[in-house]
Amino acid sequence: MTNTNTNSVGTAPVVELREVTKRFSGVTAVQDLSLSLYAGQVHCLLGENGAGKSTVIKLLTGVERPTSGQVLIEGDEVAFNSPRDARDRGIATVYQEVATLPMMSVARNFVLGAEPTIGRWPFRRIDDRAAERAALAELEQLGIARVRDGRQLVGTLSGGERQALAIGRAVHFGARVLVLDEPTAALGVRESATVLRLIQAVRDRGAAVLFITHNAYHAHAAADHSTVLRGGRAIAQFDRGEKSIADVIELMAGGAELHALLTDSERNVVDDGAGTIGV
Ligand SMILES: Nc1ncnc2c1ncn2[C@@H]1O[C@H](COP(=O)(O)OP(=O)(O)OP(=O)(O)O)[C@@H](O)[C@H]1O
Repeated sequence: MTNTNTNSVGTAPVVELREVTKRFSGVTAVQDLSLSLYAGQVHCLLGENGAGKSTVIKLLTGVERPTSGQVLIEGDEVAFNSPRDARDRGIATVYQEVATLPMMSVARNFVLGAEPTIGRWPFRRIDDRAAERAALAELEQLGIARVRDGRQLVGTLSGGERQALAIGRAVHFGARVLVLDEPTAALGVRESATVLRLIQAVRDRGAAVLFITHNAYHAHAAADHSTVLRGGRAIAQFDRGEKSIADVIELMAGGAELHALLTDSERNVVDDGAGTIGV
């Protein structure tokens, strides 16, 4: 297994889980898991349903505390008491069901909870133009050029654009660690490619990204490092290029069965790794 305490250039992780176990009344959801997230890198957490992925998110975001083991931020052990504690330390989570409000504009969604204001009390009001400028600038920087009007309702955006908005908002408000819960799960091929490119753009701006997925193709396209979880344990940890898509499918529970169902030509594509989505 790859050493998780330093990366190839020797920098310390921004966030680290060290031999973490989490039990829920008789069920061990996560066992002896060590995982490190580095600035400017995408760490992909792969696993089938029930592998323990959501529990890892909860441990990193202060929803749950480990039964044993440590959570460290920049080398300091932390004990989050709430998601707010984690957010205050720069850990932001974008959940699969993206937390955007469809009947509200792109700009208002972007600044939700931190609205810029204009004027003095009692005439203070939300500065919609400032919100619009911030939202469009961030989306443009992240390569989402299709959204040009901050007044557009979020309900009219595609799934990928909504993910982009939520990710852009997190980065804009200072997230150093971005936890993305299955951001491509409900998207088609083109939309997934948009989100995968976005993940790389966020990484290139220096964020540490934890990309949770059960899609080996998406992991292959975006990950610098990967951890495969099965039954709450890390059964493999590896760097980009060390494993093929076929290896990863094999590692995940059910992989062998799924592989056996493919036609010969489909299997060849997977085995060659040629099925990667181009990003
Ligand atoms: N609060 C809880 N109480 C009891 N068992 C739990 C609790 N939370 C999770 N578990 C169990 O821990 C295991 C891991 O669950 P977890 O939700 O972390 O998996 P997952 O990889 O996120 O799965 P999915 O992709 O289906 O959401 C499962 O067996 C689950 O039933």
